[in-house]
Amino acid sequence: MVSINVDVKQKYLDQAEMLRKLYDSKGIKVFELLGSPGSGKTALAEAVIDRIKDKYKILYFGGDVASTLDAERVAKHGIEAVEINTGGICHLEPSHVMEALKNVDLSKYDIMFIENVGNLICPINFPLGAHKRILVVSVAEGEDKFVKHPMSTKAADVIVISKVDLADAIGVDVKKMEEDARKLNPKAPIIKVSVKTGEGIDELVKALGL
Ligand SMILES: Nc1nc2c(ncn2[C@@H]2O[C@H](COP(=O)(O)OP(=O)(O)OP(=O)(O)O)[C@@H](O)[C@H]2O)c(=O)[nH]1
Repeated sequence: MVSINVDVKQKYLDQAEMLRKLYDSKGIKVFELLGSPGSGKTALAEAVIDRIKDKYKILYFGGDVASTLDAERVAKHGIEAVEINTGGICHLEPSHVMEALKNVDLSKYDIMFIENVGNLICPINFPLGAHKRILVVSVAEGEDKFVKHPMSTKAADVIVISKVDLADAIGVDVKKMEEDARKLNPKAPIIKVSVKTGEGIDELVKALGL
């Protein structure tokens, strides 16, 4: 009898650690954005980039199943943007980022945003070595989202409740969302944001240490 034990999870953790070492050796700070499809990840990246692009050299990696639309949107803000198409996989893996980095001189940049594929579940188990993981949950997804997704809520370093300008129209109690998130993750800053009104963007920039 032969038994082969392949610890796949450890492989991904090792790769994430390799990525972190690479980022640190190049002096770049990396922020990963994750959340459901349409939660407002790209809009948030665009708003933050606009606030800080005069101060930092920024690189954006967007993970998407098929299109290059997010990178096209971000590139319009005058920064370098790369789309990584996963061809159907519901998350970025460290190897995707490593592959994309083959064409990039990281030492040219101060900051990188990696927007994961829109998905609240899969990306959690595939860390990409980022210094901070930003979880984006919009009010439009419903009041109970944090409770339904405790794993992603706990894994976040910063939690954004997005699209708060729509809360009344949707009938969502943002305070309740905030309390739920706080119970699951007492340490992460929780920031209420609207890219339409600009609410919370400065606070988020500060929470990211930028
Ligand atoms: N009212 C309102 N709409 C927003 C806000 N943020 C994003 N949106 C809108 O929500 C939609 C989705 O936003 P995106 O930034 O594309 O969301 P995403 O999470 O990047 O989407 P995927 O990349 O497809 O997963 C767009 O039509 C945005 O204009 C917000 O703060 N308020």
